[in-house]
Amino acid sequence: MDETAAIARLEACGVIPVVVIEDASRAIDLAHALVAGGIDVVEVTLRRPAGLAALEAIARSVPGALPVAGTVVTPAQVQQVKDAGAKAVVSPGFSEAVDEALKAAGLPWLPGVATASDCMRAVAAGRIVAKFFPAETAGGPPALKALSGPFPQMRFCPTGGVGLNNLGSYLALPQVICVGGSWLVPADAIASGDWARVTRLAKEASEAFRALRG
Ligand SMILES: O=C(O)C(=O)C[C@H](O)[C@H](O)COP(=O)(O)O
Repeated sequence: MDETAAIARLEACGVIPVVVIEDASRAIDLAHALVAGGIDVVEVTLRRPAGLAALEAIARSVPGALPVAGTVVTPAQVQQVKDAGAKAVVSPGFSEAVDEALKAAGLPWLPGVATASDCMRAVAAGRIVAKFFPAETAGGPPALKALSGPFPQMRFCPTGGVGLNNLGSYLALPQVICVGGSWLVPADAIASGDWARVTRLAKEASEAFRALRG
């Protein structure tokens, strides 16, 4: 999948669930629960050892969900997530080494940016779609608007402190293509297999997105 197609999937999904998973055997049910609620992109973070196997399980067994690798912070992880079947990669920050590894791997990438210096490095590398992280503590929508002054070509996925209560203030900005967050995939719901709750949260989020963006 090329960069344009991957970005289009993120943009159409609108709300990207950021998954932190302790047990990879839960991954397939989790992805099905999200898809049932209208969320068909799943960002699985590498924060926990089970992350890679969870990503692989979704890539292999849930064709309706776009598998995205999150928390990719080293070049070595790039090949691992590619082998696991990731179709796109998200990082909390920007690094030239990770950028180069992703270009070599041919995978779309949303680097994390929070400052004008981060944006300068991202744009210099040809990366104009970025995760704005940590969105709320980095200044929220006013900070994003300010960054768009010098970087009007950039598009953002604000993540970090985003929830149902404030996603509208981000999605009101034209430079925002989607938002991300962990609220759709609570750790206790994953641990207890409460898939109905995950589907309900996904549905609530996708309906909120569609009400704002059509
Ligand atoms: O793990 C990563 O790669 C990150 O960059 C951080 C996560 O995307 C955010 O921590 C999610 O934020 P919350 O929705 O506020 O929980």
